[in-house]
Amino acid sequence: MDDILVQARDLNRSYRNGREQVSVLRGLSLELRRGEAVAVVGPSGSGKSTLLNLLNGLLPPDSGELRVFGMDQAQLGEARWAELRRTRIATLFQDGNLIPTLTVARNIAFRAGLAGLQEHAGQALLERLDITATANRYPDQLSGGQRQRAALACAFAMEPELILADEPTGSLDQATAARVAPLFFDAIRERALGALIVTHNTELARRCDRVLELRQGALEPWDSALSS
Ligand SMILES: Nc1ncnc2c1ncn2[C@@H]1O[C@H](COP(=O)(O)OP(=O)(O)OP(=O)(O)O)[C@@H](O)[C@H]1O
Repeated sequence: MDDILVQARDLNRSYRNGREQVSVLRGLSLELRRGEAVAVVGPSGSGKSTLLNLLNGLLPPDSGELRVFGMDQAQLGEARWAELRRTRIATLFQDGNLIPTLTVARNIAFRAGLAGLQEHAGQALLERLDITATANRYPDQLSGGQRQRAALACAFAMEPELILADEPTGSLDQATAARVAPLFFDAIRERALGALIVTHNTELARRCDRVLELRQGALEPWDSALSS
């Protein structure tokens, strides 16, 4: 089995804003392996969400080479990307991405079902994340922190190989974040997942194997001395 989950070389991506062309990613390169957690830091507007959306196939690069699970993105059609997002790539957005008309338990079962899993560890995940009491509640009946933990449970229930997370502990208070973060990293290590975690939380970033900074459209090793 190939160890490299993501291989990006010289990726470029820009947006057209009216008559202006805004160049966001400029020659970005990245390699992410199984069992590795990589944090990406960078100021607002530096292109972190754009990068996540390139890696889960929601946006195509303008140029450059991107391989996910060894497959060239240029050869992957919409349907294949959708299948990867259902079965192998979990994306955790800041706002949780739970289905509002399903309870937490049903959200988890639904996500596991989409991934083709008959059985899932939903109840155990709820216990580990300390949100068993929310199982029969709808997303709008949860606090921001509970919603974020429920979204994490959904992501793990689909047993992905790659997790792309945008501030996975952003809605949690410090104490809860400190409790949830180890669960996140345990799951990554136990299951040898690859994780790319966009975060402003330096504690979370420091727990990762590597921290990269998105600066002027490319990733560079993060110099924490400059940021503290
Ligand atoms: N659909 C779009 N059309 C035009 N410009 C866009 C679009 N999406 C993003 N941009 C611009 O691209 C740049 C990068 O945006 P992106 O959302 O990737 O940054 P970010 O680092 O995730 O920011 P934040 O930390 O604030 O979420 C910004 O200048 C943004 O205004």
